[in-house]
Amino acid sequence: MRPLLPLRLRRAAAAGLPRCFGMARRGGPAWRLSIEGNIAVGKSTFLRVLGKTFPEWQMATEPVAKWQKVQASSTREQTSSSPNFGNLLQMVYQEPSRWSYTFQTYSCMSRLKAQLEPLSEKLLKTRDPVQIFERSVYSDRYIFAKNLFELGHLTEIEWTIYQDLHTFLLQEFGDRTALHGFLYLQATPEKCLERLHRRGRPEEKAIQLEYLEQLHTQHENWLVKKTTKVHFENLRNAPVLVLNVNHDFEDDPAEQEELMRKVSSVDTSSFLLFM
Ligand SMILES: Nc1ncnc2c1ncn2[C@@H]1O[C@H](COP(=O)(O)OP(=O)(O)OP(=O)(O)O)[C@@H](O)[C@H]1O
Ligand SMILES: Nc1nc(=O)c2ncn([C@H]3C[C@H](O)[C@@H](CO)O3)c2[nH]1
Repeated sequence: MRPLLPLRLRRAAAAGLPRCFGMARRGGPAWRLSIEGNIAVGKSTFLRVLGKTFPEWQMATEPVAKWQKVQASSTREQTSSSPNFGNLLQMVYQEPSRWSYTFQTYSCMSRLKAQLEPLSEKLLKTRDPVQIFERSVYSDRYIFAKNLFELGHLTEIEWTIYQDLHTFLLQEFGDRTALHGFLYLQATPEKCLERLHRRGRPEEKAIQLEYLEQLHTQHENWLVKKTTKVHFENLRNAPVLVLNVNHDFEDDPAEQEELMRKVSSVDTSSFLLFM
């Protein structure tokens, strides 16, 4: 059964909520959205355009640098010279069966931390606060971990423990990790491979088209066809804005403007149903 809307939100809805981003919503919590999409589809690039268009929004980029240089979490005594335990991103690509479980545990934890970050001072002063995350605890499970399990890189027992942990953490943190919707950047796997080669991240050198095709299918199943079994009530019907980014918008202001127009016209009143 769908949970009832909190009283505060039902009152807001009854009072006639603003329908889109950019229309003032006084004193409410932030809208929380995640940008999803295949490897190298252009999420970071899109995020930069979003940041320029909506400078008041709070953006959380994917913590790739942390995965490339795993360090003990900082304490007051630690300095920048604290030991580096290795490049986990490289390790998972080189030896997926050995490192997938470790990677997914770590990536899930780092995404969880990002989703639990408090609102910045700047955002707290904003009339219509929006938080954007680059990927989420949900893509961690329903895209990457699921795919690695289906490829045989996570064993049955690792997949079971990962899912158990994921469900437990998300249930414990409840609304604090909930998202209102997703922006799905969609492009062909061929286009992603082309961009991946252009970017030239050393760890990704050996990625083949087939892997991007598998991840593309996982995205389509979860966010478009909705055939992926999800385990969180508020996720099941969360709104998804699909943005076709096959076109090279990086140096095309008109295309960027069109994408931003689509984002700013998102009907935020639909989000209230999924809180
Ligand atoms: N729409 C676009 N048009 C042209 N080039 C693009 C576009 N989007 C991204 N690129 C280029 O493609 C490469 C990958 O983009 P980006 O780093 O934004 O991908 P990403 O989705 O954030 O990757 P990852 O999945 O690894 O986090 C970069 O070299 C970027 O300059
Ligand atoms: N195995 C695995 N699980 C994840 O949850 C995950 N999230 C991102 N990535 C890889 C994709 C890019 O190479 C690079 C930056 O997105 O990191 C992941 N790899």
